[in-house]
Amino acid sequence: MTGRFDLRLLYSREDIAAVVRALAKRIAADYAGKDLLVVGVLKGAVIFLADLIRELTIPVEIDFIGLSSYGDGVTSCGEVEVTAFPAAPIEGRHVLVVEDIVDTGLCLDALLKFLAARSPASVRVCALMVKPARHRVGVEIAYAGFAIPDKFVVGYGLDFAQRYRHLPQIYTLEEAPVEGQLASND
Ligand SMILES: O=P(O)(O)OC[C@H]1O[C@H](OP(=O)(O)OP(=O)(O)O)[C@H](O)[C@@H]1O
Ligand code: HPA
Ligand SMILES: [Mg+2]
Repeated sequence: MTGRFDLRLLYSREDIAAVVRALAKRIAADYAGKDLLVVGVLKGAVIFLADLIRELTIPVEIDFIGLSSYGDGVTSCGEVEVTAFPAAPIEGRHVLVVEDIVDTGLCLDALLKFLAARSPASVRVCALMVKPARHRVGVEIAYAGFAIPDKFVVGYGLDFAQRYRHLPQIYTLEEAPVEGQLASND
């Protein structure tokens, strides 16, 4: 990335709301009558989780785990750090992991290992976005929202160097043309 970039709208509020509603409907049907612990991955998944649980028609407990691998960049450093541990007991519970995005899959892979070591009754993943072209490890995502192209996205919880999380819509981060450089079709 050069120093300058533009934001281009990828998903509007309406697009997001429709996908969140559809995911919630499937989750509520699958977990009806079960004790469900929803674990959101900090910080990016906070906005998605807040919207998702309000569309669920079943009671759930929520908790969070802090994971970080991107720092201020657009590529995963490959080393996943646990920055905050969930307080809720995991053993014997049905756990639904809520992620904003599965990119390389490295964060999720580490998280699934963390959870498996705590003997849950079951673990499934709900991700608002997946980037299939960039997956480096195989992870099963039971509830996937948008399959997106290989672009860095921001907004609706997702950041670039901690910026843009507050935006209500989702944008791709596009490199701005360098001043004085002609576009290729000029
Ligand atoms: O599939 P991966 O390549 O592992 O990337 C996905 C993870 O990266 C982002 O977290 P980040 O490390 O940026 O932390 P943040 O949520 O606090 O921004 C995102 O929120 C996912 O948790
Ligand atoms: O495209 C992305 N945007 C923001 N954070 C991310 N973490 C992994 N991929 C992304
Ligand atoms: Mg981030």
